[in-house]
Amino acid sequence: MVFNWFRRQFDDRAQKSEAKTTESEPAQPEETTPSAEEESTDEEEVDYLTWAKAAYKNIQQQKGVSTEPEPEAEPEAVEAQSEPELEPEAVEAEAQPEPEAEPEAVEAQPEPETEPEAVEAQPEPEAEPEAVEAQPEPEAEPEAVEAQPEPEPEPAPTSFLARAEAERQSRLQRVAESAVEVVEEEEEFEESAAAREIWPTRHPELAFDEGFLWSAEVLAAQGRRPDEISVEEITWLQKLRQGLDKTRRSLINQLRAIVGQGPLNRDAVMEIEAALLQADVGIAATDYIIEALQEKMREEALPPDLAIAYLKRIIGDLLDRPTQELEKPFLVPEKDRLNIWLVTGVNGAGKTTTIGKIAHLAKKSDYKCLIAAADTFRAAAVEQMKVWGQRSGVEVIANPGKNTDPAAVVFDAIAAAQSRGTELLIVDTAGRLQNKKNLMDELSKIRRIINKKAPDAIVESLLVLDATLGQNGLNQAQVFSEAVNLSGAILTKLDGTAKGGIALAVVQQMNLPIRFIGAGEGIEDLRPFSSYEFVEALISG
Ligand SMILES: Nc1nc2c(ncn2[C@@H]2O[C@H](COP(=O)(O)OP(=O)(O)OP(=O)(O)O)[C@@H](O)[C@H]2O)c(=O)[nH]1
Repeated sequence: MVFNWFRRQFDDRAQKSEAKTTESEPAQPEETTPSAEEESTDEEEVDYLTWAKAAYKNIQQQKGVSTEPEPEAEPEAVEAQSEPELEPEAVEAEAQPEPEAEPEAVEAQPEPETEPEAVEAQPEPEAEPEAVEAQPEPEAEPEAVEAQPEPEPEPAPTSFLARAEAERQSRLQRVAESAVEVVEEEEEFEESAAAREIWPTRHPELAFDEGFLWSAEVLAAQGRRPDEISVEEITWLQKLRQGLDKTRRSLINQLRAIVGQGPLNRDAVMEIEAALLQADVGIAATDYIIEALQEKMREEALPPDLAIAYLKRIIGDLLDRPTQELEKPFLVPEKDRLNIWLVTGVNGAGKTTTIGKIAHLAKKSDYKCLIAAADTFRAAAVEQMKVWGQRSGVEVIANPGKNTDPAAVVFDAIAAAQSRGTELLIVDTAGRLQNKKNLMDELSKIRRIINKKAPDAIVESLLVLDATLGQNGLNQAQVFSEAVNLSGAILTKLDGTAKGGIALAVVQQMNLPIRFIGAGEGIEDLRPFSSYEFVEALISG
C-alpha cells in the first residue's frame, strides 16, 4: 500500500472511496471547511488530543519498527545538498535514494485490518482505552489512558478575548499534561531492550508540543486517521504555519483587535479591509471578502468568534472556487498513463527547485517519473536540474549542446517517456521575460510538439510564482498566461513572507487553482495545496 502524496491518501483507499462515491450519492467532498457552528468545542479538543497522541505513537512506531536504513538520513542528506558549494560527486553519492527504503517505511504502518477498532473507538471518549490498547505497543499504560480525559468545565468568560485566552490556557495545560504522559511512556519505552535496539531510528526532533497538536488538529479535522500520519506531514504543517507566521501576525493581530471589540460594524469591516490589503490579498479578493462579510452581517449580527469562523469560511471557499469548477481538489497524475506537466515562470521564481520537489513526491508515491531540462537558455539551468534529479532519484533528459532547441529536448524526453512507460514527465522551461515574443514562441512551440508527439497525454501548464513578490508577481503571471494556456499555479517561498495573502489574489484575479505550495528550500518543503490547511495556518490563533 503506497501513500499517494499528490492525493494525500493511500492509493487503494482513494480508489475504493472513488468507486463508492460513484455508486452511492451524496458524495463527500475530499476537503471540507468546517462551518462556524462546527468550530471546535472543548469536547472536540479532547478528542483531538487523543487523536494527536495516537498519531504521535504511530509516528514513533513507524520509526521504531523500521528495520530499513535510517529514513531520517534522506532529509539530512538533502539539507546538506542544498549548499550550492556541494561537490557533484558528493551529491551523487548521498543522493542515491534507496528505492526500497520509502515504500517499506510506508508499509511499516499498522495494517489496515487492525484499524477498525481504533477508528470506531475514537469518537466515543469511553471507547478510548481500547483505542489506545489497540496500538500494538506492549507498554501502553492503562494508568496513562485513565488519566487522560479530565476536561474541567470552565466558567464562561465574558469577552471574546478573555474567553479565547482562557481556552488557550486550559488547552496548553492539557497539552502539557499529555506531553508528560507521552514523555513518561517514552522513558519507559527507552528503557526496554527493544527500544535500545531501535532508539537511533527515532525522531528526536519531533516533540509532542503545541505545534504538533495544532498539526494533528488540522489533519484530524480533514478526516485523516492517526494511524496513517507520518512525520513528514506533521513537519510540513508546522513549517507552513511557521512560514506564514509573518502574514498571520500582521493579519490576525489586527483582526483580533477588530473583532474582539464586539459585533461587527461598518468601521470594523473597513479595518478588516485594510488588514487584508496589507497582507497582499489584492483589491479584487478583498472586495469579494468584504462584500461577503457585509452580506452576512445584514442577515445576522455576528459575535466575534463567529465572525472569524465565517471569515475563514469565505477565504476557504474563495480558494476552492477554481478546483470546485474542475471537481478535482488535488492535481494527481493519472497512473498507467503519460501525464506531462509543463512548468513555467520567471527566472528565480523557484521552477527548478519545485520540479525537483515534485519529482521527489512522484518517486515517493511510486510514479514512473522523468524530467525534461528544456531551459536551455540559462547556462547553469540544465546542471542545476540534474542535481535535483539526483536528489529525487529521477532521470533528467537533457541535450548536452549549448543553446539547443528546447522543443528538441521535449521531443527527446517524450520519446524516452513513451518507451519507458513513464507516468509523469515534468518539463522545465526558460523564464526570460525580457523578450516576450521569444518566450511566447518558445512555449507555443513546446506545446505544439507535445500535442503532436503525445496527443493522448494529460497536459498541465503550471505557473511558478514567487510569493515574496506579492502583487508584482501577478503582472509577470499575466505575461505567461498570454503565452501559454495556464491550468494552475504553484506558490513558492511562502516561508518568511508577509505577503501570503497573494494566494487569494492569484485565485481571484487569474482564476487559477493553486496546485502546490513551497515553504522552504529542502526537498520535502512542497506539498499539494489544501485551502483548509492554508486558511488554518493563516488565521489560526
Ligand atoms: N525560501 C525558499 N526558497 C526557495 C523556495 N523555492 C525555491 N527557493 C530558492 O529560490 C532560488 C531560485 O530557485 P530556482 O529553483 O533556481 O528558480 P528558477 O525559477 O529555476 O530560476 P532559474 O533557474 O534562474 O530559471 C533558489 O535559491 C531556491 O533555493 C521556497 O519555497 N522557499
